[in-house]
Amino acid sequence: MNVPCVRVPREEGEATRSDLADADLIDDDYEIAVEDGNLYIPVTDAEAVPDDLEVVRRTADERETQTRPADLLGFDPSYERLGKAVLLDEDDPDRAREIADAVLGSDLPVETVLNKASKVKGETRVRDWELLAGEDTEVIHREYGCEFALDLAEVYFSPRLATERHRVAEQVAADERAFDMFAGVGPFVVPFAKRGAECVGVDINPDAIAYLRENACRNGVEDRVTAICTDVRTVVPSRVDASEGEAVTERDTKGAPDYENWADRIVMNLPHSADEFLETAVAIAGDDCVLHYYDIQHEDDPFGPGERAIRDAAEPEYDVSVETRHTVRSYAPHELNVCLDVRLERSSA
Ligand SMILES: C[S@@+](CC[C@H](N)C(=O)[O-])C[C@H]1O[C@@H](n2cnc3c(N)ncnc32)[C@H](O)[C@@H]1O
Repeated sequence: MNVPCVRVPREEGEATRSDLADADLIDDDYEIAVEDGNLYIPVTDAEAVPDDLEVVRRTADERETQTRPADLLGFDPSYERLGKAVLLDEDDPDRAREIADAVLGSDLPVETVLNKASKVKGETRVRDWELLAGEDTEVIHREYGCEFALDLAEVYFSPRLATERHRVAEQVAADERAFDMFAGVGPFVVPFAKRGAECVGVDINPDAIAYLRENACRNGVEDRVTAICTDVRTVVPSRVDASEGEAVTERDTKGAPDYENWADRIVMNLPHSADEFLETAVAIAGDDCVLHYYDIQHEDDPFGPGERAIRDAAEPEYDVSVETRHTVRSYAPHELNVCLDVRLERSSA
């Protein structure tokens, strides 16, 4: 049959497949095919495919009938896939159990089923999980040609940000110095390092830093990655007292490396409170630095508060120019998760 297919380079295949699956656009009646380094993903509605993806018409093989969870349940359950885990967000324990049983009885290649048992919380943004099937909460996840091990019960991770991380990674050049202030298990740091950048990833969660080191090794970039477990406000010891007060002066900064004026690129993925860390970001920024600032704001003015906070922290030391105002996804009713890509150039005045 001649059907519309999204064509993507093979290394982008899994992330694109997952985005299309989230949008319910994959045509399960046909096989996904690989040819000449590209993946061809059959879609149900070519018009609904995002503009940045290429759609071609192509002969596709009909799929052998596979049993999906929906076939066993009689309704289409909502879930995310992460490696060989299925992640549910069900309040009703009976319904969660029913879906878990259907997932395990289906033809999905799944070993673990987890149900969200709390919101993300605290400084480390980790949530509680109920283990409905499987041995533990550790998974191996692949996105855009990188492989990540992580334990969902110990670290923050969201597969939904894969496309956004790739958007940023594509801007990274081989000779740059990139600093991720809230690095988690390395989903920005590892692809940046794969492009040849020298990277520093900081996180306050020791488990995240252990996984970041492991993931750097898994992806063969350990020589270009420095992973530091600390409150990121301590990485510029010369500025600590002046900028951040008690929270940090209590912590031991003796002998710590000093990253003042170090970075060509900084990632700040701590929406809700990134503004509290802008003085540190400005201290880390080199003379010409791009800042990727993540924020969650009301849809009426999603970019204004972040831009004002960045200007307050960086001007007049730096000339500030916003290069991109980008909506990552909707976060809650009337709230958006956004990213500002901002260039900071040390002012000559
Ligand atoms: C939203 S997660 C982002 C993780 C990663 N960048 C990602 O995209 O998966 C924020 C991370 O910031 C870390 N964090 C929170 N406060 C911090 C601080 N003061 N210094 C360093 N890391 C911190 C948390 O432990 C968490 O891993």
